[in-house]
Amino acid sequence: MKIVIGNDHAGFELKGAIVTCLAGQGHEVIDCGSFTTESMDFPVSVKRVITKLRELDDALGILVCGTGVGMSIAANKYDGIRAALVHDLFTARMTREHNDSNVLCLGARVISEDDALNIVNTWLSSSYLGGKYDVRNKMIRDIEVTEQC
Ligand SMILES: O=P(O)(O)OC[C@H]1O[C@@H](O)[C@H](O)[C@@H]1O
Repeated sequence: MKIVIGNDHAGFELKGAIVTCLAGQGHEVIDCGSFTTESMDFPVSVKRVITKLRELDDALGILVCGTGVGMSIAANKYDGIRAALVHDLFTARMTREHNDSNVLCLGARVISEDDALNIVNTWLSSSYLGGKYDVRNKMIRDIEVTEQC
């Protein structure tokens, strides 16, 4: 699967571990993040990841900063992006099955590398269930369309 990943300075190390893990599993990982621990503004990485996601078919995104909060807020401003901030395995599965999330946000200063890798693997191996969740997701989509500013 194609995975577009991005990070800021706080997410640099964890991003590297995720890239290594996913590449080792045979995924095509496109790294649009920053490549140093030098302080940078995470919305820049978010924009690069979303731009690349829009060029690709069937790709998923992963964003890593200190808490994952800022990146999830920024990513959800983009049309068609359903970004989920996840720090546990249950939510990792639910947000794919129920919300059809297409971007995973992680906080490198919140969870361990092991936990993050387990979350990434759970998220990637879970699938959207559709059905009644389509109704709810369409309601969210309607907000995006009608509240556009
Ligand atoms: O290292 P500094 O710039 O203090 O904090 C940046 C981090 O704090 C939060 O806003 C974000 O998670 C970002 O990654």
